[in-house]
Amino acid sequence: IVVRGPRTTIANLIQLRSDKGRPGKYRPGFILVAIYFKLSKQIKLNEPPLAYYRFPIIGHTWSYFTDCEKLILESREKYGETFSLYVFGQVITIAGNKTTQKIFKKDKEFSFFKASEERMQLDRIFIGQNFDTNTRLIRTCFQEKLDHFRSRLQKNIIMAIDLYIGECVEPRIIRAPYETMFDIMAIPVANLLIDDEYCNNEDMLEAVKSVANSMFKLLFVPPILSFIHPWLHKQFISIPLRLGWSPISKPSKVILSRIKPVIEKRLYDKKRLGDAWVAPLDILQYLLDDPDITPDLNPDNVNYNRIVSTITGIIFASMPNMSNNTSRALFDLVERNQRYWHKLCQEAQEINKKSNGNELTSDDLHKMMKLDSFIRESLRISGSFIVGVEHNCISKSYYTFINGYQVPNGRKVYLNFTETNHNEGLQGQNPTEFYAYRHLERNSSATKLESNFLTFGGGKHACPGRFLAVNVMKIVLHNIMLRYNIRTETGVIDPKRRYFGPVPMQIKDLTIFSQG
Ligand code: HEM
Repeated sequence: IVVRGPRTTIANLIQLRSDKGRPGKYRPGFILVAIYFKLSKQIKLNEPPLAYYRFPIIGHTWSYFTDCEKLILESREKYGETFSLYVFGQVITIAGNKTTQKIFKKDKEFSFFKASEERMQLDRIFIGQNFDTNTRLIRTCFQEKLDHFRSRLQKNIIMAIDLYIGECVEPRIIRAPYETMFDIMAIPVANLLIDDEYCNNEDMLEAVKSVANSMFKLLFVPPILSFIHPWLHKQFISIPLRLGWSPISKPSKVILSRIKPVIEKRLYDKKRLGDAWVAPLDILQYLLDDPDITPDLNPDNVNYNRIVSTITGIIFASMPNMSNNTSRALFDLVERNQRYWHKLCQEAQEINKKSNGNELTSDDLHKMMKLDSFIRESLRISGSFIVGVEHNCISKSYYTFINGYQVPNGRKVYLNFTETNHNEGLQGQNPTEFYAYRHLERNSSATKLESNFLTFGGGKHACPGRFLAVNVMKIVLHNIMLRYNIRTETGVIDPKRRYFGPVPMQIKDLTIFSQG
C-alpha cells in the first residue's frame, strides 16, 4: 500500500466542499467516503519482503544501529537479494548485486541527490545553487583539467604535512589521525577554490573546516520524530532553516568577506589590462567566467550568494570524504605494516629517485600502481559502508525491479555494499580479506567504476570528484611514506572495523610518527 504524508490526506479532506460548491463544514460521511475513495485508489504493489521484527514502532532501528552487518547478512540470507527494513519509522529497501547497477543507470527513476537533499535539506542550506552546473564544473576542473592543478596540489599538501606533522626528530604522537588529516586537507582544498594569498590565512582555513564539520554533523542527527512520521521529522528540522538560520551561515560570511576584495581586484585588473590579463586558475575564476554569475565587469552586479553557495557545496562534498578515506588508508598502511609497507615504500622511493626528488609529474602519479591498488582496496574494505549511497525512488508512481519487486515513489533504496564486497565472483578469492594488489592484477585503477566497486557510485551521476580524491590520497601517502615511519602505540593490530549503524567510524586510534 502506498502510504503518503498526512499533509496530502488532510489537504484532500479540507478540499471537500458542500453541495453548494462553497467550502463546507466537515461532515463525517464525507470524510469516510473520502478515506474509502483514497484507499481504494491506492495501488497494491508487489513490495520486497519486509524482514521480521519483534517490536512495533522500533522495528529494526536498534539492530540497524548496534549490529548492522549482522542484520543485513541475516536478512539477505532469509529474504534474498532485495528486502525491506523498518528503521526510524520508515520502510527502507536494501538492493543487492543484481539491482545496484540498474539503480545507477536509471537516473530518471532513482536519485542519490534527492535522497541527500531530503535528509539534509540541502536546497535550504545551499540556496541558489545549480547542482547540475556544479557537477559539470567539478568534472571540468578536477577530471579534464586536473593536471593544471597538480603542481599547486603538491606544494600545498607538502606545506600542510610540514605544518601539522612536522619534523618528528623525536617521535610524535598523533592522537586523532582523522582530525590531523582534516586539517591537512583544508589547505589544498582552500587553495583549489581560491588561489590568492589573501585567502590562505587562518580565518579562511577555519571557515573551510567549519563548513565541512557543520554539514558532516547534520548527517548524524537522529530522526527521532520519524517514529511518529518521517514527514514530521522533515518539518521539524526545516524550522530553523525556514527562519533563516543555517549551519554554515557564519563561515559563509567569512568566506564572502575574504573573496569580495579578490573578486573586485580581478574584475578591475581584467578591465584595465584587457587581453593581457592572465586569469588565475581556481574554482572562483571558473565561477566568475560564468555570465549568469558575472554579467559584466562591474563588481556590484556579481552574484556573490551563488559563488559562496557553490564554494561551500564543494567543501562539503570533498573535505569529509577525502579526510576520512585518507586517514583510513594511512591506518591500513600502519595496520598492515609487515605486509605492504616495505613494498609500497620501495615503489615511492623508486619514483622519487627517478624524478630526483622533484615535483611529481602526471606520469609519476600514474606509475604508483601498487599504491593505487592499495587505495582501491582500502576504499573497498575500510571505507565501505555496510549499506549506503541511498537513492530515492523518483518514478512517477512506482518502480519495478528486474526480479518483479516494486517500490513506491519516495522509497529510499540502499545499496548492499556488504553483498558486493563478499561476493567471490565479483572480488576474486577471499573477498572479505584485505589484499592490496587485488586490483592491480585485474588492471582496475582506483577511479574505475565497476560493478564490484560501489565507493564512487556509478552511471551518469558517479562521483565527479573521484579523480581529485584519489590523486590527493596518492600525494599525501607518497609523501608520508618518504618521510616517516609510522606505528601504533602498542604495536597491536586490531582488525575489527567499527561502524555507526552502516557507516564506518572515523579513525581515532593513536598513531606515532618518527623520522624515516
Ligand atoms: C574519497 C572521496 C569521495 C567519495 C568516497 C565520494 C563518493 C561519492 C558517491 C558515492 C557519490 C554518489 C554517486 C552516485 O549517485 O552514483 C558522489 C557524488 C558526488 N561527489 Fe563524491 N566522493 C568523494 C570525493 C568527492 C570530491 C573530492 C568531490 C568534489 C571535488 C566530490 C563531489 C561529488 C559531487 C558533486 C557528487 C554529485 C554528483 C551528481 O549527482 O551528479 N566528491 N560522491
